[in-house]
Amino acid sequence: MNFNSKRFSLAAGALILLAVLPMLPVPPFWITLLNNIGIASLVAIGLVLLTGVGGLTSFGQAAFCGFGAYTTAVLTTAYGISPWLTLPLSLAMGALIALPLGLITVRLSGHFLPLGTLAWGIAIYYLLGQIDMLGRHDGIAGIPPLSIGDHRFMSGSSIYYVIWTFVILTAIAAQNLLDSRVGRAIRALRGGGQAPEAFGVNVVRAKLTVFVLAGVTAALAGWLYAHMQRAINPTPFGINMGIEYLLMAVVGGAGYVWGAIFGASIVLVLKEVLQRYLPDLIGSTANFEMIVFGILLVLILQFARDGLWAFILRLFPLASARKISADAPLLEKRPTAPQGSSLIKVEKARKTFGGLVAVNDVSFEVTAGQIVGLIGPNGAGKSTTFDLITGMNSLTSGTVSFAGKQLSGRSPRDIAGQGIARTFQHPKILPDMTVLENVALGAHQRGHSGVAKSILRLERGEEASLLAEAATQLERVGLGEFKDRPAGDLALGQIRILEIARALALDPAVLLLDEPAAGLRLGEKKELATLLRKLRSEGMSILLVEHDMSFVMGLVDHLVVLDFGTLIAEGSPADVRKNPAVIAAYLGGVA
Ligand SMILES: Nc1ncnc2c1ncn2[C@@H]1O[C@H](COP(=O)(O)OP(=O)(O)OP(=O)(O)O)[C@@H](O)[C@H]1O
Repeated sequence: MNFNSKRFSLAAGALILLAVLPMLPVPPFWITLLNNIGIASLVAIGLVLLTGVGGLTSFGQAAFCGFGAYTTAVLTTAYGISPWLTLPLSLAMGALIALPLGLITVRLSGHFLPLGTLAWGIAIYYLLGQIDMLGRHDGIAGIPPLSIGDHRFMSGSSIYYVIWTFVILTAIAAQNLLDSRVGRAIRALRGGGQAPEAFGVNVVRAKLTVFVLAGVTAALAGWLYAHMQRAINPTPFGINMGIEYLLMAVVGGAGYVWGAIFGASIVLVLKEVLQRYLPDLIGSTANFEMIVFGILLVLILQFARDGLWAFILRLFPLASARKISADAPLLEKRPTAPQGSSLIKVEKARKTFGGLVAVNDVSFEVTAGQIVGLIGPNGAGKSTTFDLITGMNSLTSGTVSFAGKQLSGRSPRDIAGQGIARTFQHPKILPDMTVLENVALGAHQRGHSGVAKSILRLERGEEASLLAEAATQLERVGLGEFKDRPAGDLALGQIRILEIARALALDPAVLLLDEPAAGLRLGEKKELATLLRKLRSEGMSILLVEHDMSFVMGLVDHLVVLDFGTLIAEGSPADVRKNPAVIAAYLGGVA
């Protein structure tokens, strides 16, 4: 385990307290509250994955509790099916509804996504209240309690153990998931945009995965709620509860699984206290706790964005570094292209934006073992050409091929899979993840384990290989000593190198570097040039866009010069330096 001893003793203490609590002379009211906290924690854990980690805000999770609760309520009361048999069915119902809803919702961007979840959160609540079979607004009563043999979990203190067993198992499962290849892909969603696709992550699939998982944990909460209350109606599955669940995840710390339990505890205890004392204090029985919650949410977003769990973690910092297994099996490598063979071939590539011709029938080639520089003044079309090669932009006409295979029309993820890895002009790292994890993300496509294996920790062998590969690439670029640091701690020069290591983790045939020297100091530029030469000597082919002429001239084998979208010269740096068109257009006094 990754815990240091302080954290371990804290966790063990909390677990023992949780286990003995119902045996102590605690008022039943507190046990009921703890049961409610447990059930809410399950929804909040799903929201931590969805919102905190994946960056997809949902107000509609209470509706999924409703699907879980109503599924078991109908099946147990109308058809007499055992609650244990309805458990997988309730979870499947959560997944089944999350899938199409997710397919529509996760494609929404910006504020449309939370608005979308708000819309279905409200719609589903009203729908539940209109269906005769579900008892309309009166709901369904007479739901049987859970039982094992002759023992029926009727009392609050007996179902307490069932609820908290599920909570702890779900939290461990979520933690396992986050600490895996699939978890890294989900965490990469926060980076936003197409960047994760460029290092091989299927963004839509990662979003759907986390959406379905959040739906399933909420359905589990609903199933437990139905058998605890033994009567349900639509009220607890409405939008008010949806907002409250989101508040729990945010208060606890949207990115922390155990923070979900902490957040659920704080919100529900506070709600209880407010409901009890607020009416006496202000002389009215209206729902003023919602106002207090609103203020609390604003304060937390303002002053403690990482939530309150982050404060607790700071009191018990982790000391351990990530262990890299020396005997982890090596990942499969792609065969190296023969020196001098054609890799990237751009033929009559054209890109227009309205009336503007950004890339004007440009043709050039990158052959194996070369460093090719793509240069030109501002607005010459360099980045657009880069995007045409990597699939970030589509060609208006012309073709791009890689080792004889057409790339036109393929997705950035597919193109990465062919062996073309890229870095970005504005680095796209995940600052909260360690340097090692950022690099391991680059090896995403070289692993295959899915959600189930990750949750059950059956992918440890593959994970060890992925991390060992990331560590090897970090050593290769000279960042080995930083592997356990948060990537956000690195200086710009190191971040650019980190992006190169992440690209190398894909085991690429060609590296595409977008202005790798931009913003670097002279010493850093020299180190970068040394690294790129070393990579070339190891057989790596590189295409780079660069502004810094002295950096490019001393480094590349071949130069391609663009001006106003048109190729005006190409050849060796010495030839290009003498070319009058280039001198006029770009190099000027530098040449
Ligand atoms: N998405 C877009 N929509 C409209 N015009 C665009 C778009 N992307 C680029 N352009 C235009 O295409 C031309 C080429 O831009 P591009 O970014 O490829 O040039 P560049 O050589 O990379 O410049 P820089 O060195 O400043 O990054 C510019 O005139 C730019 O304004």
